Amino acid sequence: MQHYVERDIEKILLSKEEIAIRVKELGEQISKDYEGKDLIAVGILRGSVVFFSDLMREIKIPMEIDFMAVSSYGQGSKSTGSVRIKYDMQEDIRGKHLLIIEDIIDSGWTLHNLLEQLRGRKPESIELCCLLNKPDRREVEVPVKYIGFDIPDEFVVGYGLDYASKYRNYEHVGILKRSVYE
Ligand SMILES: O=P(O)(O)OC[C@H]1O[C@H](OP(=O)(O)OP(=O)(O)O)[C@H](O)[C@@H]1O
Ligand SMILES: Nc1nc2[nH]cnc2c(=O)[nH]1
Repeated sequence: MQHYVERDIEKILLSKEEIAIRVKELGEQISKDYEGKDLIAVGILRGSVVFFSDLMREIKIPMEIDFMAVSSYGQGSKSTGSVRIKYDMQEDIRGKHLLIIEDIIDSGWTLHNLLEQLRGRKPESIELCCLLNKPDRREVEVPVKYIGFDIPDEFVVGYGLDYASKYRNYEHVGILKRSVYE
């Protein structure tokens, strides 16, 4: 039988109220940094959608938005792979200031490989913005300019992040009960 997502959550790691405060701060910082510049924010589907929709409304300068969907080759050992673009952005980014929006950075391989590809499209600049960062999991350095929260090496869901394609709609960021996996 279906039930409410709260029942599967062991612990709230970041409440929606804490997230909202931090997202507002990030929006203010980005607005200052890009004032007078031609900004395009590109969200990486699907995990970033909730963060993206909140963050874009905290950015107070005129800007464009677009989306991409990517997947890393070789789960588990992504180091040899590159990213496959499953859905590409529609806008031309040549000469624009590109800000990539992600939900989480884990090993770093997805963004490392994506950055390499996007540099070839000759944007004026590229910066990265992620809601969650797991520094303990990093396998490759990625230059992330805007980070919402550094979090421990726990598997989290909610606010866009999934487990088995579900729980993206949970309003906080939480840790799942073990019984859900077993
Ligand atoms: O730093 P990495 O180890 O490369 O991992 C981070 C990537 O993994 C997640 O995407 P996922 O493939 O789960 O897709 P989703 O956004 O559709 O959930 C996340 O959104 C990043 O894109
Ligand atoms: N949903 C989810 N995806 C991830 N990808 C890397 N780490 C995580 C995590 O903690 N949760």
